[in-house]
Amino acid sequence: MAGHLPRGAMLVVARLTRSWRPRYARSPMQISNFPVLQMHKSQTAMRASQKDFESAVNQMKLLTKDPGNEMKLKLYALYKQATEGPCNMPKPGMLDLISKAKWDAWSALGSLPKETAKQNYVELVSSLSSSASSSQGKPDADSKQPGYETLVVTSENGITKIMLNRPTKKNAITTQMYQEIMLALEAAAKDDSAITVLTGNGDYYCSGNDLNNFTDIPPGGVEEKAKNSAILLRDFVGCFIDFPKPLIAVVNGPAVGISVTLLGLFDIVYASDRATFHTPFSHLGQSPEGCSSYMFPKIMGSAKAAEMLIFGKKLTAREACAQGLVTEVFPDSTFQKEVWTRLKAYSKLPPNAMRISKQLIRNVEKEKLHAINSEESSVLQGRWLSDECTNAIMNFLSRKAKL
Ligand SMILES: CCCCC/C=C/CC(=O)SCCNC(=O)CCNC(=O)[C@H](O)C(C)(C)COP(=O)(O)OP(=O)(O)OC[C@H]1O[C@@H](n2cnc3c(N)ncnc32)[C@H](O)[C@@H]1OP(=O)(O)O
Repeated sequence: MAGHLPRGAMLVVARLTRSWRPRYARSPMQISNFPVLQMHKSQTAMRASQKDFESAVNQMKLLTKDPGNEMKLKLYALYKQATEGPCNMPKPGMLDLISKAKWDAWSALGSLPKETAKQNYVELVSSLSSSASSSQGKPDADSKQPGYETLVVTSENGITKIMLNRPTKKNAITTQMYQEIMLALEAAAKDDSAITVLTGNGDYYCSGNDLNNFTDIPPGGVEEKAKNSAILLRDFVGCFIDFPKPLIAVVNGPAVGISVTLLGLFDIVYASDRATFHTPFSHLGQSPEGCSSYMFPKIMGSAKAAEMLIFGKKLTAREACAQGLVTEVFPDSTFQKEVWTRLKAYSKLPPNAMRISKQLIRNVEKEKLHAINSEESSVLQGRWLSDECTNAIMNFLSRKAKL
């Protein structure tokens, strides 16, 4: 919660709990009686109908374990988005902290379509039921994997899904999140799943590096910070270079910075037609990473790559598809359903054959990619110490500049 909500909201969300008393004191948890809540996450994504939505809403009323304030705010926001569409309320005053926390959560969903909000709501309730039944000691193949604070990681039907889970911050990647993604990839590389998927929760896929990462300066000063960040970046991108199984990006909304550059290292990129692709490195006084200085010219030709990486041209999903960065674009209204139906079919292909084919393709230039990654990280280390970069980040943090 601490990193996800304004401080004022943190102080008062506890008050939300009062009007949301858990019923565990009154009756035992009956989640297992509700089939919709036992469905696997991808199944719910594919099938979320009005009936599923209503069942999930009813189930929330019976939930006996308090899911926590952050989860309640997420559920509130998705419910409002699903039933009323984008936030249409005037922003509450600063002192009305509870209403402000709720307003923030709802408005953070931006223009997320009602249908997607409905599906996400059903998925979220489903994930609550998974962890609830696990905590009751029941076997649960669909359980959310524990130990992640910034991600939701699930494994089912041969698919490990890693979902970036800071929707109120547009899934900006914090230092902790870089670490957790590396851990999740490491685990996914070894688990039983055939394919691995990276996606985002909320209206954004990811807004790139969390610019607040640069404000946490260690005793060794900014030079040490830049050095540590370059090591973290190199290790992080290295995990994508080395990932041994088919890796698929499900780009549910706009993507910025490192979340775009990394796409060149994925095997498939499916995008909603709401997604955009933006690498504003020059605007930020920075330079490309994620092996994009090599992969983007290779994928789209040097002129188109330069337009993105040097001049920060933002592409629509269809433009990114025409240039080969995106595999296929889907209408946002059917995005989740179509993509997960496709992925479920792919996940049934012989896993060893898929893994071997992927490695044949990747091994040709793995060494080269590692060398490019090291070079890009080292160049960025210098950039982070430049006035151009410092000023751009200060401008964002003092809210003078946005993309
Ligand atoms: C180990 C280090 C490795 C480093 C690797 C380097 C990578 C390079 C990059 O990734 S460069 C890209 C960096 N990203 C950005 O510059 C994006 C900055 N964000 C924005 O411009 C906007 O927030 C937006 C266009 C993404 C969305 O605008 P919108 O108006 O729709 O929403 P808000 O601005 O109100 O955003 C909601 C809250 O989310 C916070 N936030 C969004 N993105 C980031 C971010 N990248 N870093 C930090 N915080 C971010 C935003 O500040 C709002 O928070 P608030 O509600 O507390 O105000």
